Amino acid sequence: MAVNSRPAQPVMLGQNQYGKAENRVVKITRDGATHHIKDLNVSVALSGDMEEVHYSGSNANVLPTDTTKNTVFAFAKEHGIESAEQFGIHLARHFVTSQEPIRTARIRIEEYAWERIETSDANSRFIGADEVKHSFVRKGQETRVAQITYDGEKWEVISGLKDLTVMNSTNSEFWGYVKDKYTTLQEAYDRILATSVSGRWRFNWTDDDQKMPNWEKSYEQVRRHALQAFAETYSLSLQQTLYQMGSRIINNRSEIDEVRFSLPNSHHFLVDLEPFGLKNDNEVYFAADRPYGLIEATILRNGCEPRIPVDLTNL
Ligand SMILES: O=c1[nH]c(=O)c2[nH]c(=O)[nH]c2[nH]1
Repeated sequence: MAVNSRPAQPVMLGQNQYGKAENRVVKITRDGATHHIKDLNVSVALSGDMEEVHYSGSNANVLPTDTTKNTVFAFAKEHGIESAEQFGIHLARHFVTSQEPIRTARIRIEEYAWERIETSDANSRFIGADEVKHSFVRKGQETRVAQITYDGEKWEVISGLKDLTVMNSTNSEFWGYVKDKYTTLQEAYDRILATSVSGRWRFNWTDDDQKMPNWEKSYEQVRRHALQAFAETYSLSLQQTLYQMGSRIINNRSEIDEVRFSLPNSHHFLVDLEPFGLKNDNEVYFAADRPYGLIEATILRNGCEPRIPVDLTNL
């Protein structure tokens, strides 16, 4: 299509900027068995001599937003991510000094903090440490929920949590699955396993004459068992990890008869850095927010009835 000339109108272009917003870059640094995570949401906004692209559609001064995205991921490998500030400085300097028409680069970064999951006593004896070196829980409190139902005779108490975000930077595989003509997924022998845990558990306390559980202690212990099972399971699928989390709760908490988990599989894709002459040795990932796998199941004490609704979003 023809490039139009500047319109002869009493109109002019005001402030403008462009770039790729919300690049979700996850960098794993592997120091032997001890892994470190940097998890950033990086937004690039560039401005400068950009009148022509608006007036005539000439892209001669336009560094594609796609390139700004690639630069974020390539810089995670080339320069590492020491801090959000340092990373942003590298990027901003690069855009302004490497492209004549770009006068200003604004890099906005959100950083998500992670802390290590403490191990269970049995496992810490086994690995000789009180933390799993590749298992993390995102900082910031999850939301605790509870539903209490009473019909004048019987009680039903269901407790739970949502938005408890966890990640294993190794010890997760996924292979041996069914393949049909639509299957493109590559088998994975060392992948990131990340999820935002939503769980509910039902107490077997049903009447006033029965000893009431210590609700606070119970919550802390269920949370701990779920986290430790996540950290300590060598996972062949998120389904298997889910079952381990639920069964550990049932096995350790006699006050609970039923657990249901809804676990989104938050996919982390290795970024192809080959086009930039860089090798991605399981270090730089793109954290996709959707679509996500959604793995859900109930784990029951033998002989107990399932009562927790299948759809946890309504609970
Ligand atoms: O742990 C997983 N379970 C699946 O059922 C599945 N399906 C898929 O594409 N990736 C995964 N990962």
